[in-house]
Amino acid sequence: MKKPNNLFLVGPMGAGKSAVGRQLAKLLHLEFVDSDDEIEERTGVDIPFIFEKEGEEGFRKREAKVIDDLSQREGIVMATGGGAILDSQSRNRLGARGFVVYLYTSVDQQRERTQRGRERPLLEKGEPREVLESLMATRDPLYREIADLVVTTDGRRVQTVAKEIHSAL
Ligand SMILES: Nc1ncnc2c1ncn2[C@@H]1O[C@H](COP(=O)(O)OP(=O)(O)OP(=O)(O)O)[C@@H](O)[C@H]1O
Ligand SMILES: O=C(O)C1=C[C@@H](O)[C@@H](O)[C@H](O)C1
Ligand SMILES: [Mg+2]
Repeated sequence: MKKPNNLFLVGPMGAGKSAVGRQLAKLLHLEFVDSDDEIEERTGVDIPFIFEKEGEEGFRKREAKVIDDLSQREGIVMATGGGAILDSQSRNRLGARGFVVYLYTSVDQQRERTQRGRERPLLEKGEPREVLESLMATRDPLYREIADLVVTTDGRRVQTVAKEIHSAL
């Protein structure tokens, strides 16, 4: 694994960054952190509330700070938010401070895995499939730009994806 022994998961909503990250941290005996959870812990409110009060721009500022802080640690598996790679500084930091894995997931699967719950404010902005398509068009090249490894998650169990990444390291 690239120094300093960190693994960062990037990819769209429903890719399984949080679910796979948790399993992978166990396999690697590393600490698991999740940038979305860290933002909620620091603010004491949930992500939809931050979007409501500060807009996406306010959320992105908080996200960039959390990514900077967490990626400076050593020996972590970090699940990032789906849009964390929009910020060029965050992309540089993730690329420089750890091994980056892109969990490629088709829009069909993203849709299936994000149907429950209302914790993803961007999906409330329009027809979810169209939103996911449009986000992927912008973001897929950015995920690929910093990825050291691309793994497809479609039709595959969380544990299978985690084991594949583990074996590839
Ligand atoms: N490979 C998979 N197979 C089946 N279900 C999955 C898989 N990966 C994730 N899931 C399920 O899909 C849902 C979304 O996964 P998860 O929250 O890990 O995605 P995420 O990439 O962290 O998304 P976000 O960017 O919104 O945080 C969860 O219910 C999770 O259990
Ligand atoms: O794709 C996105 O932009 C987001 C994904 C989630 O992980 C959260 O970070 C938030 O809902 C925004
Ligand atoms: Mg997540």
